[in-house]
Amino acid sequence: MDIKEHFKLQIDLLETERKEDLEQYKKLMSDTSIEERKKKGVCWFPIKLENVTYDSGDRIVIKISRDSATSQSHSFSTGKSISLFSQSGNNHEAKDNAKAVVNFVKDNELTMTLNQDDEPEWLHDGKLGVQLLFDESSYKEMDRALNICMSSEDKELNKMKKIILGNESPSTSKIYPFQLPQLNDSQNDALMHVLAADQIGVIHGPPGTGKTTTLVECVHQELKKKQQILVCAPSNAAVDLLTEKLSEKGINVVRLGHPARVDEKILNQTLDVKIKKHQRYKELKAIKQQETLHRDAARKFKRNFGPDQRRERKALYQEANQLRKEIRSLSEYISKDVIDNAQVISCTLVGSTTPMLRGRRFEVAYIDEAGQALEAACWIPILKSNKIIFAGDHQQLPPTIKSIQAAKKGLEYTLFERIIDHKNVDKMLKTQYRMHKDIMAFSSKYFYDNQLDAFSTNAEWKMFDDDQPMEFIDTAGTGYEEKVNPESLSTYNIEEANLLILHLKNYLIQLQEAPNNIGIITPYSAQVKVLRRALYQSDISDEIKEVININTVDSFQGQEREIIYISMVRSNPDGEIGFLANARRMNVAMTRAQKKLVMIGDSATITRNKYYAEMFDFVNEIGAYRSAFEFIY
Ligand SMILES: Nc1ncnc2c1ncn2[C@@H]1O[C@H](COP(=O)(O)OP(=O)(O)OP(=O)(O)O)[C@@H](O)[C@H]1O
Repeated sequence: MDIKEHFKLQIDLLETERKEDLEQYKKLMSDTSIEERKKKGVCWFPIKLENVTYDSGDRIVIKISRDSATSQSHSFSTGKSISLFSQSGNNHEAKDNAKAVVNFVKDNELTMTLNQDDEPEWLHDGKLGVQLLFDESSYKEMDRALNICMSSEDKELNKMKKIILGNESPSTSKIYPFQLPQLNDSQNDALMHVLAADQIGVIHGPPGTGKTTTLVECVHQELKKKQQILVCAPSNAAVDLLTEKLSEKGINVVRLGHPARVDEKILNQTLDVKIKKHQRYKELKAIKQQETLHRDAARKFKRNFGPDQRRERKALYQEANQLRKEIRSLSEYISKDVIDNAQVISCTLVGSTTPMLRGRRFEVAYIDEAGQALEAACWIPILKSNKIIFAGDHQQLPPTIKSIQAAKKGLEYTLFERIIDHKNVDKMLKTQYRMHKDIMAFSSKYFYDNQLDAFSTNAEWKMFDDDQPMEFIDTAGTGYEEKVNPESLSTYNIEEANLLILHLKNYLIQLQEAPNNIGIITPYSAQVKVLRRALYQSDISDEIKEVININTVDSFQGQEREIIYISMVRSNPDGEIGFLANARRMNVAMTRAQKKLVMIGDSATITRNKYYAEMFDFVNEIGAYRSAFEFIY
């Protein structure tokens, strides 16, 4: 492979993606009224200012809330860039706005950190709102990393590029082999592979095979020889999970960036909280108090005042600004000290560009959920590290890509998959701890070369003795037809949804104990709504309704439920299955189930696709086929 050409193509594909992403954002935002933006979930207005505080890094933290009665679903989430705006008096949104990053969103409350040092003057004037911004900075950072890779002549980096892109084989060092009793054979194998690797290693973790468990043990063992390890993942949620597991193992982890979980466990690992526990924090606090006194005194001046007061106010502000400089320098010292002493630094891939890690080099970095990471984002931590361990599964969800054109030209092909395709560094975990063996079997056959085994505890577990752990309910011939929502262009199938709820109701009657949790998964957002309505209108008890989640596949990644229903929706004479054709998505959906999996779909429509045709044969082989007619007449 021509390495320069490779990076050139990556830069082009990323730019195509950025443009498409921006285009879709503009469509969502421009020429739309606030009311329309609210409906689309990209704006909250009006909002109430709950409080304004400073975090330990002296950044302004603002908590707002919106009226729960008007709350609609929205796209605000941790780490997203937003704009806080005011529409009071003569102000207008375009002028009076401040950029911020979302810290947490919980129900109808949102906490954000402002990107500017001073409180906006209009902050207390009312008529406030927040709206989503386009995330240009991630693209910039990814583009920067690709450009460095393309043009750098650094020897070490050139070697790494050749190995990762398949032009050169990686090397390994001899290690004294050992087994950890808490790991199974394939997990121990993966551990040895990681410890022996000089440049790259791969932990391939099919669903429920203990990828996180293995990764944590690998980090723990590597820390016996290495001082500091960088652990990254594409999403905040994945970084938080790892942070939690690593710290449970007694490892000193510092989580950089915006933690997604409000959980104490993870908050204690954040840089902010670690700073508060630092020995020089008291000193920092004292300067902060002084600064607040000056600032408060300056703020006490009324709106109309003369030149003397103006001067006095200015002096107070200057003093406060001087103190804030001291705060900043002491904060920087404390942050650096906390980071220097951490065994593991955890952050998102793009988050590893933080100035706090500038100039820092790691002996080893881990990239978890690498099957979902854009190649460009992976190069960011690679540029900081001598050795890289990728963990993930390229047979589950791919990265989210907006431009179909860029995806087709290769943006969807992840580094993880590319390395696995070299076939010389892949270690796959093979014992799964989640599913009944029948639920696992098709996934194992189709995606993992029949190599998965179910662990003894879960291999035979069922909701009740005579239950059939997997069922496929075929709606072929029933006349149930898919429909398209003209606004969202999403597909739905009302009769299929009703049949699903009917089946669930009958199934619940057979259970002796109420299930702990149930998931209903469908690839289409319009069908999510239809199913929610059907469940709401059904006479299933409120207690059971409480433990049922209905959503699209993506929101179930990494999760599990005792019972999973899948509504496949597509039913048309042309065998059009659109989105459903993505077998990796269906693999994720089917492997969320622990004890019971019920799939409902139209075999006549879906089996024109190879994946579903094979699944259909499998369903027949294990006696899991049922016709919808058994339930409706
Ligand atoms: N060697 C082991 N022995 C017993 N239980 C294990 C072992 N490894 C993992 N498990 C259990 O299997 C379950 C799944 O483990 P883990 O969360 O590490 O899996 P994962 O592969 O990261 O899952 P996912 O499919 O969500 O990616 C957990 O309950 C874990 O305790």
